[in-house]
Amino acid sequence: MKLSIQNLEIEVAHQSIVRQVSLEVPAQKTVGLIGANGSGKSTLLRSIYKSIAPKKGTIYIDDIDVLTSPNKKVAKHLGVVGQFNELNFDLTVEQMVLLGRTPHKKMMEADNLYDFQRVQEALLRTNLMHDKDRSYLSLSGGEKQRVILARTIAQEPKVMILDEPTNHLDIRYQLEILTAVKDLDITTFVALHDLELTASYCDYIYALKNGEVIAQGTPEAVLTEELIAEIYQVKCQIYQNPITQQLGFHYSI
Ligand SMILES: Nc1ncnc2c1ncn2[C@@H]1O[C@H](COP(=O)(O)OP(=O)(O)OP(=O)(O)O)[C@@H](O)[C@H]1O
Repeated sequence: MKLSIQNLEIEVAHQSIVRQVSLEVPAQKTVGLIGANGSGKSTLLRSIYKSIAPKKGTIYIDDIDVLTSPNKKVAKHLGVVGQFNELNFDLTVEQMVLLGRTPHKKMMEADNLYDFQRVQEALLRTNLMHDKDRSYLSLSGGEKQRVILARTIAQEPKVMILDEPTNHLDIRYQLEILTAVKDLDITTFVALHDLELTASYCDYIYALKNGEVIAQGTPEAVLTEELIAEIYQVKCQIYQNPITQQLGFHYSI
C-alpha cells in the first residue's frame, strides 16, 4: 500500500510546525525523514497515525482517507513504532505482542490460533522467543523497543511508521531493528538521525527544515555536504566507506 500526503499544515499551540508538506511513500519502499531536533519530524509522523490533527491537507493509504477514517480501520493497515514506550501497567512480553492483534478483533472476541501464530512469528523475527514470559517493565530500553516492534509486526500492517526507532539502542540492536523491519518488505516511513543508517536503509529521503521539505531524492542526491551543513549547522565531509562501499560522514563544528 502507498502512503500519500498532500499540502499538510500542522499547528501546535497556535504555532505553525509543519508547512505545505507533500510526500509519497511508494508501496514496499523504505523512505527516510531527516531533519534537526525540532524540525517537525515527530509532529508530521504523529499526524499520520492520528495522534495529532492537521489544520489542512490530506493523508491517504491507498484510497483510505486516514484523517476521516475511524482509528480501528486505519490500524488494520498502519503500524507505529514510536519514541516513547512507557506503560503504567505490566504485561508479559507475549501479552504485549498479542496486543498488536487488537485492530483485527471484534469487541470481546477471543484470541485464536491465527493470532498466536502471528505473535510467535513476531517474537521469532525480533529474537524475543526466550523472553516471552518476562515482564515488559523489567526490560531494558532496547529490549522494550524490540517488543514494540514485535507488537507492530504481529499487527500485520501494510504500512509502518517509525519515529527514531534506533534512539538509545546499541549498535547491535540498531542493526537488528532496522533489518527486521526491512525483512518485512512493507511500506516504511522512518525518521532517523543517523545519516549512515539512513543512507544504507532508505530508498528515498525527505529532508525537513523548520517544518518544510527542503530536499528529497535518493540518499546520494539528498545527503550532500551542503544540505547537511544547512540542516544541522555542521561541517561535513562525505566519503565512500571502503568496507561497505556506502556513504560515510565525518562531522566537525
Ligand atoms: N505539544 C507541544 N506544545 C508546544 N510545542 C510543541 C509541542 N509538540 C511539538 N512542539 C514543538 O514543535 C516543534 C517540532 O517538534 P517535533 O517533536 O515534531 O520535532 P522533531 O523534528 O521530531 O525533533 P526531535 O529530532 O528532537 O525529535 C518543536 O519546536 C517543538 O518544541
